[in-house]
Parts: sequence; C-alpha cells; structure tokens
Amino acid sequence: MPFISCKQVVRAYKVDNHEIVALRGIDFTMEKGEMVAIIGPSGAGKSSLLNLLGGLDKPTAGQLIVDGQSLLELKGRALAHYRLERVGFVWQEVEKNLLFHRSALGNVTLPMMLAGVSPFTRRKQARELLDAVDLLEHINKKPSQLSGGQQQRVAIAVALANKPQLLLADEPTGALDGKTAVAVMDLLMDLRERYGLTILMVTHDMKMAQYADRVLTLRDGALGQNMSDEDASPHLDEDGRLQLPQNVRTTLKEAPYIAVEIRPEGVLLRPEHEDEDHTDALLSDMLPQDAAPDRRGLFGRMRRLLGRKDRAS
Ligand SMILES: Nc1ncnc2c1ncn2[C@@H]1O[C@H](COP(=O)(O)OP(=O)(O)OP(=O)(O)O)[C@@H](O)[C@H]1O
Repeated sequence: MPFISCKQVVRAYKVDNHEIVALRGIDFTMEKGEMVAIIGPSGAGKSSLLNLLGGLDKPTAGQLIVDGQSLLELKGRALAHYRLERVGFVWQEVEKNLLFHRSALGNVTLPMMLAGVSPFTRRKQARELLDAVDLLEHINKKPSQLSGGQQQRVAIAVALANKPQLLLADEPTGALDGKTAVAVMDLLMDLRERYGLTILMVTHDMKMAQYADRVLTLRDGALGQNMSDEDASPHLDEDGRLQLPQNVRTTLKEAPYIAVEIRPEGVLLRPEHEDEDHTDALLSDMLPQDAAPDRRGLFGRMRRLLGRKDRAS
C-alpha cells in the first residue's frame, strides 16, 4: 500500500454565488521515503493540495489516505493529533512558521508542549533538533535576530518537533537567495535520510525541484504525469519570461539573438546566426496536440507581451 494515496480528489471553494474548482480530480500516490516536487503556475491548486494532505482542509470529493488513514474520516481529537504529530509543515513565510516572541528553542518546544511531552524531554529533543539543523549556538535567539536561512532552519526543526513521517513544504526556499536556498535544500535532504521522511514540496524553482525523486506538474487543478524539465511545455513564467524545454534551449543557444515572429500558424522562434544556417523552432510544435487551451493562452499572452507587433527580438 502506498504511503500517500490521492484518488479523484476534488476541492471546490464557494465564493458568493459561484464555485472555484481548485482541484479537479487529482490522482497520485507516493511511497514512504519518497520526495516529490509539485510545480505549476500561480492558482494551479498547489497550496490547496498541501492543505488537504496536512489535514487543514477537507476535499469536496475523492479519497485521501496517508499511512493507511483516511483523512476524510478524521475528526476532533484524531484530526488534531494528525496535524500536530503525523505531519510537519514548512511555509515560505517566516511569520507562518515561527512565533516572533519566542526563542528558537521556544519555537521548537511549543508543538511538543501541545502534544503533551514533558518539559525535560521537550527541551532535550528540541536541542537535538536544533543541533541537527546546525543552530545549537543560536537556540536562545528570537527569529528577528536570525538570518532568513537560519529562520528557515528553525522552521524545519519546528516542523519535525513531533517526529512526523510526512513533511509538507510550500515554497520553503521561496524567500531565500540562491545560495541559502541550496543550503536549506541540502539540509532537508540530510534530514530526509536521517529521519526517513516522506517529503512533498511545492516550488516554482526548477533547480529546487531537481532535488526530488519525481516532479509533478499541476496546472489548472489537474496533474500532468511526471513531467521533467526536458518534456515540459513552453510557458510564460510569473515574471513574463518564456520558459522553453531543454532540447529547444540547446538548439537555440548558439544564437546571439532570437527573433520572435507571430505567424498565423503560431509563434516562431528564429535564431539569428551570422551564417543563415539556422534552425527555426515553432512553439506550437513543442506543445502537445491536445493542449488547445495552453496554446491559445500562451500565444495570447505572447501577443500581448510583444505589443501585437509582428516581429520583435
Ligand atoms: N479559501 C479559498 N477560497 C476561495 N478560493 C480559493 C481559496 N483558496 C484558494 N482558492 C482559489 O483556488 C485556486 C487555487 O489556489 P491555490 O492557492 O491552491 O493555488 P497555488 O497553485 O498554490 O497558487 P500560488 O502558487 O499562487 O500559491 C485559485 O483560483 C484560488 O484563487
């Protein structure tokens, strides 16, 4: 039996008189000890899925089983126990992870206190965890006295305080610079090994996603199957940059300039080599044939970006 099993999970939110369907029948499984990254554009439903798995929310329909326990059946004390002891959360925002009036040690002992662990044991375990995240010398500091990377390391120790088997991380490195982000990911990998954690991580950053055993793409509430960077469709990222699959980047990279032309058949990328021996890349050829909404969306956004000019570079 898989450690996590998601079957036809739907989450629809009612807003005034209409419904927003954030998840449209999600199916996936995860094995114990596996690390999976979920990537996808803003509003795709990534946080909605993490909230369901963390027991913070209930699906509108479908089945959700973690470690043999159906999350739909959890209520009251059993649900509180699940949230407090079976699953750990790390968020992007420090204020969601940590209490600012408590020291690093005080933050890590809090979930243990709520779980009824004795004062002696919780101090001992919190010190061990803060040692594991290499912060032993900072245990009495408050979050405001720590750097962003150190705050995230305390957050990881807090998430692991009650020894959960599942760690859910929502953009855990989103607020960090590149070098600190890599250090935090390396630490997560060490802890995964040490505590046999199963990790589900949401990220926008393909570099961070590469730490995972598998990458799932969530788009408009539906999961794409195990897309890798190589076969991902071209798309505009949140900063308006056109992201291309690896094979296309390799074809185009020798060119000093790339001309972008809007043609009736789609968007054409044309490398401008000095010798005219170039390879054109038609964006529509890179998109799956059944991805009609993707094609319309991408071309529409690119037209707007290019100011409806026929040609730009
Ligand atoms: N509590 C809520 N009430 C109403 N609509 C919601 C609620 N939470 C999320 N949504 C909507 O559900 C959809 C999915 O949101 P969700 O936050 O899960 O996406 P996301 O992929 O995590 O986005 P981001 O990367 O921006 O965090 C969006 O259209 C969002 O506006």
